[in-house]
Amino acid sequence: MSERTEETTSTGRLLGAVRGPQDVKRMSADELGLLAAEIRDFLVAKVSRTGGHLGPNLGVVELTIAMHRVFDSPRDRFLFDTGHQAYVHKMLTGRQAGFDRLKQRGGLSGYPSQAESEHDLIENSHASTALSYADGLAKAYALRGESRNVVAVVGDGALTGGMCWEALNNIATAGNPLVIVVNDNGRSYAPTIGGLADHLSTLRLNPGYEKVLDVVKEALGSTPLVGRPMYEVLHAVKKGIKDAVAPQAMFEDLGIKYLGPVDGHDVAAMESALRRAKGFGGPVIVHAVTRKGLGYRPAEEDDADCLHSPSAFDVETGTSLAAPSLKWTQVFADELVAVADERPDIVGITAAMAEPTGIATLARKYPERVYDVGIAEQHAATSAAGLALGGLHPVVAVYATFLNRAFDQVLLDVAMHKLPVTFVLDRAGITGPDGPSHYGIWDMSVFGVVPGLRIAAPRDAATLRAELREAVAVEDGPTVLRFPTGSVAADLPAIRRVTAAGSVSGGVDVLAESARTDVLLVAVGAFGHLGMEVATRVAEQGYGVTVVDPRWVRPIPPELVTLASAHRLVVTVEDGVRAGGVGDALAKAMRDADVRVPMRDLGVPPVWQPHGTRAQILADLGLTAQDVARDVTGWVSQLDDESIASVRVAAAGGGDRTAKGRNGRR
Ligand SMILES: Cc1ncc(C[n+]2csc(CCOP(=O)(O)OP(=O)(O)O)c2C)c(N)n1
Ligand SMILES: CC(=O)[C@@H](O)[C@H](O)COP(=O)(O)O
Ligand SMILES: [Mg+2]
Repeated sequence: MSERTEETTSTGRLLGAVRGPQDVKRMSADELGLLAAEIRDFLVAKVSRTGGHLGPNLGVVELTIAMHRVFDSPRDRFLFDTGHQAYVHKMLTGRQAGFDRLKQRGGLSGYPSQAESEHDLIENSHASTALSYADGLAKAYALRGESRNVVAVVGDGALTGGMCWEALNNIATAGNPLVIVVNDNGRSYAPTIGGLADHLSTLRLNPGYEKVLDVVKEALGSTPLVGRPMYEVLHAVKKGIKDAVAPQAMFEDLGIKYLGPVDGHDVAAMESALRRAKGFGGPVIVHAVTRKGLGYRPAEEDDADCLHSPSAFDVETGTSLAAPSLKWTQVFADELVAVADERPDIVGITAAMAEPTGIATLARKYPERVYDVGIAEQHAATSAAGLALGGLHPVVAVYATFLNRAFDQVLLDVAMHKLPVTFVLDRAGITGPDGPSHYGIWDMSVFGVVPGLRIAAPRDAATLRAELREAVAVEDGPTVLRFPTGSVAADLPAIRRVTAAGSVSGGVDVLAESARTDVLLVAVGAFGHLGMEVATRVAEQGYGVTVVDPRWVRPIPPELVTLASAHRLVVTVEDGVRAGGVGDALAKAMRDADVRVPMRDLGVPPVWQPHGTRAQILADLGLTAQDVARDVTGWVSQLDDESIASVRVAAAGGGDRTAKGRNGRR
């Protein structure tokens, strides 16, 4: 690739002239090679400033160019699985200017976005969905008699997700025209695991396959067809040889035509394969062999994940420009190893994200006690149940948003069997740049209803360590530990712990209190510091705030209800959806205990939030100390007004009034 200067200040001549796919169709073979180089320069220059999915997109440059030359988007529909590899597609469909604000609020999404372009369809960043979308879309076009091509791009990592195989089973049965481009770079973040990966690598790495195939084709071609039986026998020989040198029978036995392996960086070869697939008249897999990070040496040489999704980095070296800081993830990883040192029954499970979740730290010390199941969170949960039935205590570490798809497994395979499995949910709450399908805001509501399951939300490193140890000590059911993205909050020591007799939650931490007991502020997890600042601001208005951290937030600790009964107003603030969240659950617990204290719950409303920074989105939602303090002051002063009013009404012999007002703010 062209040596890069510190930054590519202007877009290349050919790329700069691309306003849409038509401009790409008109280019000559030589121009296409130059276009690919300009696209790579553009990707490195832009993503080095904003951060983003560099490695995956460097690996699909030629593949995407070929797609836009063979097919006619948006009439033909492109479906990108996970969607993190759609930057080149965006560059060729009129959105180059948006890359200066990639993944920033108001700027280009890091994933396909229907609001951005008619060329985009799937917005969900969760893997292994594209083939199911494709199955449905192809059926719709068939039923409506619409002659439109459906092209799904799915990575080898995404193919380790079970939904892909459910979809392939249906795609084969339906038999509709459908092109599946398997983008096989041999990696998720790390090298892709599993039997499928072995299959694909056999295909990918077997140079003899093509030569042997040519010999067989030659033989078949020169032998006059002597009727169907002979052809079938010869065809079986061809398949047999294929199976011998390249066991791709898996796809064709499913009833899906297989083309490949094709050099995914050879535009002409990809075009040829895509044209054959386009004309096949049924479901076809085009197996493209690519290299993640191709063309940018720091990505090519990054053993960890080929610069899968770096933050802003130095173009010359590829090193991150972010200031080093202690992350929540690292605190978890280090404590997990410490626990594993003491407990030989502790094992770790990752769903193809060992480094991002910290499980890799455990794997480096105890490789035999860590399992990478691929992008298969449902399997992870039930395999963990199996491990627990076998006498172990699995720690399943996933991003909070990705556990959503394993709700049934957690509910019935783990919790109903009362199995000791600990789920550690990183990136819980509002994450930011990856947008709404990455927000880990559902866990406290969704998993909060699971009988016997307990959820902890640590507020800092010390409580993360403590609550992880408490979680793995639970032997009669699943536990969940959830913490946000980014740098861990400064330690926030409790001034005392309130523990009810026989409490299973281990008690509630009081972080601040006052002589006045106007407000009980329940600050969930990492919102502990926000709670402290709110208390200071509200105290300036003359009101006393008791700030507590429940630690274990589901089921609701009974201590919270007792504390509520001693205050004039209860306010909860959580980095999760309000519906069914901690606030909702506490309100219910107070009702059940007949504690009639006015209550307000603050959290994320049932609206799809856009992408942006975590701080920006939280500010948009009014989840800042300033906003919360303003609301709390308003609500508690309203109580003063109402009590004054009720005294006057009583003096005048009138009836009582109920406090109106919003339950929460949005
Ligand atoms: C359900 C789910 N789990 C985990 C992730 C995190 N994730 C994002 S991209 C990725 C790797 C995808 O690998 P592959 O499909 O091969 O695409 P590539 O990055 O290699 O192009 C993972 C695990 C996700 N997006 N969805
Ligand atoms: C697409 C995907 O799911 C991940 O690659 C994600 O973008 C990474 O998020 P973090 O930057 O929080 O690790
Ligand atoms: Mg891959």
